[in-house]
Amino acid sequence: MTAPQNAPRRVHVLGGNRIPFGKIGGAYRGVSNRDMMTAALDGLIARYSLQNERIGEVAGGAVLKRAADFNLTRESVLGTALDPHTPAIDMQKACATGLETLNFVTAKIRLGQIDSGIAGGVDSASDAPIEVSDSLRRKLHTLSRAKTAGQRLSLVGSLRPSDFAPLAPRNSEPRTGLSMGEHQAITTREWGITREEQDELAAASHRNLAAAYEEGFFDTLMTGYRGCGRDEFLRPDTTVEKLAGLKTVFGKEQATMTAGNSTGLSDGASAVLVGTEEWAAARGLTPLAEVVDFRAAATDYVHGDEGLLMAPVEAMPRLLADNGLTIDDIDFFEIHEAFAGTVLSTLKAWESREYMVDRLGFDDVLGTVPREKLNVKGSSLAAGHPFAATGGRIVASLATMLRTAADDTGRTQRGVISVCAASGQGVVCLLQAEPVGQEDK
Ligand SMILES: CC(=O)SCCNC(=O)CCNC(=O)[C@H](O)C(C)(C)COP(=O)(O)OP(=O)(O)OC[C@H]1O[C@@H](n2cnc3c(N)ncnc32)[C@H](O)[C@@H]1OP(=O)(O)O
Repeated sequence: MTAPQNAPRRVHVLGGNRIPFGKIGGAYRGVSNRDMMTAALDGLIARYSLQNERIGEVAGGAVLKRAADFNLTRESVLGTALDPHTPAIDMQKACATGLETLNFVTAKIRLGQIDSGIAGGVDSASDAPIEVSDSLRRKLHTLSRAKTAGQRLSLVGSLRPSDFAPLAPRNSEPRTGLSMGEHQAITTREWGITREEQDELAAASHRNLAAAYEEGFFDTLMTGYRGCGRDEFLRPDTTVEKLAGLKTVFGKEQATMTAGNSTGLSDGASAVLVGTEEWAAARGLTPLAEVVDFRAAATDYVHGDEGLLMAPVEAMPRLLADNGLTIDDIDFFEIHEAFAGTVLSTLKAWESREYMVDRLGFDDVLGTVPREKLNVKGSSLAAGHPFAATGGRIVASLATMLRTAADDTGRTQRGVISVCAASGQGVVCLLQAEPVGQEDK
């Protein structure tokens, strides 16, 4: 069946590629965002023979970006074998950047503005920009506009040692002064999440990611880079017992969060290829999964007691209801593991009548996410979390899982992605795969 003219077009994930995620100060120490993004794109181009291809738009971005990288994505594209006429855009929505870039290119394809797109993101904790003091910046701006040698000399003479104190990067919320981890510690305590529950989730993440590597799951999703062939945070020998021995890092009262059940500061990049079925067919590509829909939400973590990282709690039921689905229709749940406590608080909130009905105003609870459907190939606790690159990692993995499961079972498979983000934001997404040959039945 062909879509009526001017009807929104269907958009499919056709493939993805990422470089293994690195630890801060690890394999990608000294490597720029641009080089990592170019590497992720290079791998995608090589795998899907996109050399000289004029892609409709490449949307990318980084949360931590140097001022000189104002056109980071376009600069990365120019470093690849794509047709240099390929346009690109930088976007930023904290940890949800990689999902919003997908939303952006999907919307353009759906409206008929373009036929193909690449969505992705990159971040480097190792190369995070370090700012200078306000006083030094003002003096340097004035210096750059000085017209005479006298003016220049007088400005240089006004410089004081205190002007040179650098401002160290810190991921604290401007409105509360608390870091993501400190915010999550409050939410974790409020939802009564135990240390054991968090450590069990973290151990499962490492177990699942290690098994995914073992079975070759990443063979079509990853290209090694700078001598790194596997996510540096992955520790296949992680056990609940080992995690129980780690000291707590966030929160003072009843602290339960550790380096083992929190994501580590990471470096990495990812890219996802999307397009219409016709564009894919013309290049001999088989769609992995359809990009069905997105929703975004935000919490009032400033004035109220809503958790900073709890926005997906509200976004997910809206996404499902608007698409005529319930939690029972979902085969795979990908919930970004900002912290183990984030996932566990989210799962508890979806089961809580008090939260879903009394507070958020839904008719009913969302329900229980079966653990065997949750983050089955591991997630950010084991893989690492280079902020803007995480969305692309999840989308490509989920689309691959959906394709395999649809073909294995002969049934439609659906998966949802939930990504929380700084400043109380959250984005969720629905992907769906039909068994090959049954898309239009
Ligand atoms: C929307 C969002 O996504 S919000 C999330 C945004 N992300 C963040 O805020 C990042 C949060 N994370 C951090 O700030 C840091 O990673 C921290 C504070 C949690 C930990 O930092 P560090 O202490 O430098 O971590 P480090 O890697 O050294 O680990 C500490 C110890 O735990 C151990 N450890 C960590 N993971 C494991 C594991 N899986 N198994 C066993 N031991 C482990 C390390 O070996 C290390 O042990 P050592 O001290 O004996 O060497």
